[in-house]
Amino acid sequence: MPSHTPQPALLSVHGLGFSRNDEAIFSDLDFTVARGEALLVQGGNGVGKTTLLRVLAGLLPADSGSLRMDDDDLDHARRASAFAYLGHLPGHKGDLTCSENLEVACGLLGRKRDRGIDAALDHVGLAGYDDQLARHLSAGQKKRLSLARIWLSPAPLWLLDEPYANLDLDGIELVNRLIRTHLDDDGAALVTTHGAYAAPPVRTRRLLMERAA
Ligand SMILES: Nc1ncnc2c1ncn2[C@@H]1O[C@H](COP(=O)(O)OP(=O)(O)OP(=O)(O)O)[C@@H](O)[C@H]1O
Repeated sequence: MPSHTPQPALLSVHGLGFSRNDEAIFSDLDFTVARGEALLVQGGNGVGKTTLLRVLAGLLPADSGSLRMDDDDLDHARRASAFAYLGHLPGHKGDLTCSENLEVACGLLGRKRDRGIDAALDHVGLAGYDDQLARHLSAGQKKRLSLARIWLSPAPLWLLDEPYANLDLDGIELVNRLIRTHLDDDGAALVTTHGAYAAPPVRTRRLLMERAA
């Protein structure tokens, strides 16, 4: 275990619960994530990892619980600037080019200082694809375009749902590099994984989810 100075939590989650059709997907979930740290959200198929990230991102309403960021209440309005969410679906407009998609995302969500769209495409291995329509990208290239959006985001906490899916070995190393740089830059990440394959080689803790009783 590497030694490190404990940091105050970037995100504190207390008593979080979510149900569907009166059936609990998870309940009474407590955890924290500190700056410079990745929390690996693990568990088998269907335990609620994606649901948890969608609740945190504000895409689904929690039944109960509270979220605090840097010890302040995290209301709905603040979430858009607090979290950068990478879901299973790429979330691009297929009829826009790669550059246009990133411009729209930056227009909506802001852009990290000193980062530009060409540099983002270059960073994720999509240099030269700026004028390519998003719908003409391969599955792995779509994931890379989503990663470019995350890299451009000014949000301190990345919510990454199965970020390694559809990526080749170079892409897996890219995800690890992006996470490592983000953590070095005082950011944090929640990363869902089945635990069967890649995990970022950074300071990590685990949140093991199990099917609600
Ligand atoms: N839109 C939906 N409507 C109804 N039930 C859903 C919906 N989405 C997910 N579920 C159910 O909620 C539960 C949690 O799903 P979730 O996608 O969060 O699991 P997961 O841990 O991410 O799974 P996986 O590892 O397979 O991606 C599952 O039982 C799933 O069937």
